[in-house]
Amino acid sequence: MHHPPNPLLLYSFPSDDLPRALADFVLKAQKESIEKKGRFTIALSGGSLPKQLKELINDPTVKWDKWQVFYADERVVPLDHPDSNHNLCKSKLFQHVPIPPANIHHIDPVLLDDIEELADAYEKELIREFAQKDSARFPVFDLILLGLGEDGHTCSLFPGHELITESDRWVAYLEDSPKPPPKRITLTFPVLNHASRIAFVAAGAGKADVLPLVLDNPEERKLPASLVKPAHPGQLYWFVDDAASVNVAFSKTPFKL
Ligand SMILES: O=C(O)[C@H](O)[C@@H](O)[C@H](O)[C@H](O)COP(=O)(O)O
Repeated sequence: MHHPPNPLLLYSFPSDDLPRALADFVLKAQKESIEKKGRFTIALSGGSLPKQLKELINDPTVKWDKWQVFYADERVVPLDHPDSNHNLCKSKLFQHVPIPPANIHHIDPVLLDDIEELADAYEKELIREFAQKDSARFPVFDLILLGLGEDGHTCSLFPGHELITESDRWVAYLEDSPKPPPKRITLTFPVLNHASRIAFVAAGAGKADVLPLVLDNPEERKLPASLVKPAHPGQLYWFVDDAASVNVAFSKTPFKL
């Protein structure tokens, strides 16, 4: 059956307004997921993303006990290391809210010296959460929040890297990340593209050159961020600030949830 391509939903805000809009979007996804399935599965990226989630702190409509949180990618470092995405999400968000610790799925710190086993263990953790509940070959996240690298990478999926073509694994590892630190694990494209919703979050002038390249003529350029295309009925959203979208030529969608 032919499905029409998803419309591009790109929302651009003054940078101070981005966190509130993002929070409203996450809350809408949360509500729909809990109504449907009684839980909310979300994958978070690192970098500048966690601080954009600050409006969720003190928001009484967040049902933290229904959240199951995974990391879209993670640096293979101790959990309290400054490079750890878990550590970052904890300091920017989780330590300020009443989320049960068991609902936050982080890498197993005992396996730091064996990256292959660590990636396997994280995949098994995902399987435990999803396999019984969804019959699909790949997990179906309710929401994945992604960052955008200036070179067009997303998660730890980098331009020209062999992991771009990974079609079997849910969680893959790399030891040669061009962005430090070199050792990382990452969700793979099949997992990303099975999600119900994906939102890229990109802020700042540093994203202004790459954003039109990712949005425009994506097949030809093969930037990893362009390869994020959730299968129908999944939907892709862009939450960007006005500095990041300054070079985006086409008209931006008015924000309406
Ligand atoms: O662990 C990581 O490094 C990230 O998950 C990575 O994919 C990030 O999202 C982008 O590099 C954008 O990073 P910034 O938002 O900090 O620019």
